Amino acid sequence: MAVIETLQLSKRFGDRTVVDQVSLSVRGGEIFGFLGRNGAGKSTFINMLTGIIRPSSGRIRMFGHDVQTEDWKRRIGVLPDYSTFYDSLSAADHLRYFARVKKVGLTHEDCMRILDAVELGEHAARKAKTFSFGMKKKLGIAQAMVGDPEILFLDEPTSGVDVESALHIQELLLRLHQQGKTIFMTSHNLHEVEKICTRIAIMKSGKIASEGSLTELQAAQQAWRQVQVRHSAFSAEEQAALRAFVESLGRNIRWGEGRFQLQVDEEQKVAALVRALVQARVDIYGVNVDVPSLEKIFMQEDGDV
Ligand SMILES: Nc1ncnc2c1ncn2[C@@H]1O[C@H](COP(=O)(O)OP(=O)(O)OP(=O)(O)O)[C@@H](O)[C@H]1O
Repeated sequence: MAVIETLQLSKRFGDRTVVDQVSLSVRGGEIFGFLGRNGAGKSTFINMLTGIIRPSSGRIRMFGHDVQTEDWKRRIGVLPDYSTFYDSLSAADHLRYFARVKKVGLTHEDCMRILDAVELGEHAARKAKTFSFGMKKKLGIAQAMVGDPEILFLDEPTSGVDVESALHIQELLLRLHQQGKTIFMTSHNLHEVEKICTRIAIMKSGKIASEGSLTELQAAQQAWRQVQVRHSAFSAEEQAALRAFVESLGRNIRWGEGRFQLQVDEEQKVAALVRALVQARVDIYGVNVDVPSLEKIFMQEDGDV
């Protein structure tokens, strides 16, 4: 079921359209990666979804209801593109204060569990003004988790944190996903998105340029895949037929001793190739298929604005 839906959602600043009639649907339990180059409109889109700014036109439905008619804010958690903290409050004070503003309960145990989840447990009593940028980012994620929300909107949850902490945050997001939470996140770290996101949308100049699972995006790109096969010798009687079959499947074929490589334009051809080799009783020692990376898809989709 779709827990987030936008219909023709637009935002204009003056005469500039920054989000342009975006219709998007996110199912419950997804980790949805929202990509796009700087200025594409990602934060503006998230800020509309989370009620930080008002849309110029279009509709937002969350949990199956128009956001105007449903008190949805208690059911979501938000890490905005920039968070502000109060110098005089400790990390734990921030969560308690935030729980009061959000009108949700927060026991001491809840507070410590959340801070531990973002590796700030031992800094619970420290004032946020003494925190590094990365620690503040983690505190922002902790705030988003207050009230155990069903959807987390996270604007660049790992930017500016060290490599180890980024891995830790990714593991946290995967754990929340396993608990059934929906996560809508932006990131410029394509490797991270490839690793944890179940679905991806690429925004370009305020519109969705492409959307789908990584496999769907790869398939849609129809890039030629480089296939390398290592195998036992072909029998004399099979040799000509096998070579002819391989040559009918793809292009740029290179034959070597016990190995060959070619480029195919769809995955089914890799399956057909393996079937033919198995039927000809050829032992396959290795098949390597290079599929287009998210980076390649992103560069292709994003292109020049
Ligand atoms: N309040 C505002 N008034 C005028 N223009 C704005 C405002 N907020 C954002 N913009 C413009 O809207 C465009 C999209 O900005 P947005 O922050 O949504 O991009 P983004 O995709 O999140 O970029 P980044 O990856 O750098 O965070 C930018 O050109 C930005 O300058």
